[in-house]
Amino acid sequence: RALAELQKKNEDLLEQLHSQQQLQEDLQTQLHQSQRSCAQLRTQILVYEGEMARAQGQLEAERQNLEEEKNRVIEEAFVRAESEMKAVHENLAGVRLNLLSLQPALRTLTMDYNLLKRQVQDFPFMLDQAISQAKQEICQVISEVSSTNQELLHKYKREMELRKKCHNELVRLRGNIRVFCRVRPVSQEEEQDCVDASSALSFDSDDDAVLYLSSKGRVMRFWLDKVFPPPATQEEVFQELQSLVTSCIDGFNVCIFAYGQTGSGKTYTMEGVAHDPGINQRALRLLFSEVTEKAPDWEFSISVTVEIYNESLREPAGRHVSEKLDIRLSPDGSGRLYVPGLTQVGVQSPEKSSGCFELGHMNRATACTNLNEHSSRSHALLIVTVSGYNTVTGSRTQSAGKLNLVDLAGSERISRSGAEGSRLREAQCINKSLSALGDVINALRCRHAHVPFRNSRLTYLLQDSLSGDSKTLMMVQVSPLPANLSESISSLKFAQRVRSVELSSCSSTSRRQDNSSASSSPTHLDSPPVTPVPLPISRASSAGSTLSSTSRSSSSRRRSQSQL
Ligand SMILES: Nc1ncnc2c1ncn2[C@@H]1O[C@H](COP(=O)(O)OP(=O)(O)OP(=O)(O)O)[C@@H](O)[C@H]1O
Repeated sequence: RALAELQKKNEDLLEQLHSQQQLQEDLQTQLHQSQRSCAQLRTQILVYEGEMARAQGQLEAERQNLEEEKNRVIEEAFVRAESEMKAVHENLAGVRLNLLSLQPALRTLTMDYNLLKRQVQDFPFMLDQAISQAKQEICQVISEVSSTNQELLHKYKREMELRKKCHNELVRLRGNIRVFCRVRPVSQEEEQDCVDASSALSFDSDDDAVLYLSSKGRVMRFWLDKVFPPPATQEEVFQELQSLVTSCIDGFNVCIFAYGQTGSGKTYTMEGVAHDPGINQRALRLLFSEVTEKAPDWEFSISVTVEIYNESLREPAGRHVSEKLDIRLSPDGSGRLYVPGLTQVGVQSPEKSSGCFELGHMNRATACTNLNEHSSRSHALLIVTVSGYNTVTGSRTQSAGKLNLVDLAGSERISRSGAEGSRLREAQCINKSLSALGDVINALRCRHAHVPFRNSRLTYLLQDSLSGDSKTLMMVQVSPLPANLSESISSLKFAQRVRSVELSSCSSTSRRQDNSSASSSPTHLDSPPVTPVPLPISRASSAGSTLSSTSRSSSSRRRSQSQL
């Protein structure tokens, strides 16, 4: 046991020795590792030390460079500072020199300043003196200007009167009623239908107031105030009558009416077409431009179209087209006629009036007759009133000028128009008012004491423009076709009779008589015409006899015109 125990102890010791050996080996391995690490560290330290030495060398070189740079910059700055210092010294010397030279200028300025100061102190007094002197001079000039102004105003008024007188005299010499004739061109369709369409009419190249008509081998000569051949433009036509239009600015009553058979071009002349307007629009434009140009303070108003249809008045621009309108004497005692209830539409520019034209045109009663596809079966009236106030003279036009622009219905015989039934009645009414117009013209021409203005609404409404100082222009429209020759002859004969009428005080007397009775019985208009003379006017007066009388009056008129 003891041996076993010893053996056991020996084994334990051996085991311990073994483990001690194992441990020693481990420690040795660790030692080796540590030694290796140490060797590595030492190598690194050596590397670092080498790098440190290299960096130190670089730093040293850098420091030396910087030191050299610093010294160089300091030297440069020193040199620059020295040169700048030198320049400053030079400047200073210059400034000192300037200062020395400025001192006398400063002394002068101080003296000037003192002088100005004294002047400023004296200025209010001098200003007062100058103002009072200027006031005196201005007052003197104003009084001189105002006396010159008065004189000019006086002269201006006199000139205005003179101009008006001259204009009236001119119109009087030309005749208060002037008659123009316009021959419309042959249309393409008519040219195809009729080869020698225009051969029935001819013109005098030396005299624009003569028209020749050849019928059945006979040549008839008609004298008028002006004849427009087919090529005449709307502008040319308007140029001839624009002085008449402008005279309504002076307060005159002017009437321009187109007369002639259906399809002879009345509507074309008065209304025109969209791209080439007729007298109506051109007259409005002219009035607007005249009024605007002459004085901006002219007040003007433009009334609506009135249509006479079947001898009743209608207002195409109004809403109640079917409503009948009456004609009354104006209650202001001016002797003017007016239509109660008729809307006076104030128009500020010609463009604004175009709507009125269109409405009136649309409402105008037209229907197809045998003669003209777009025949108008009513008379169309456009009434324009212009009243002016002159701020320079403070005067107002004595009365508002009235311009009646009338497109009469066709004047052909009823039998030719092929009208039946209601159309026939309409045609009869149209003829009634046209025949009443013929009566009025006849009475004026023969200077009858009584002029039957009230025989139709048309003549009643035109009464203002067909009497007294009024100016009337009849545009007789003629068709160039041989088929319409007899109607053309009738129209031209009527035109010649109209041309021989003179609107005089006699007729204005009769107008006054007519008006006075009208005021007592305004309903008289509804009675039938007293002497319904159907148009065209009787052929009793031959073309030859008319020729001699009119040519005489025409030549004497021309002499008077040239004298004027
Ligand atoms: N000077 C002209 N130049 C060109 N065409 C014209 C001229 N005159 C008339 N016309 C043409 O002739 C035709 C008939 O003219 P317009 O309707 O004016 O006749 P009107 O006399 O007014 O007829 P109505 O009495 O039936 O109304 C229209 O087509 C119109 O354009």
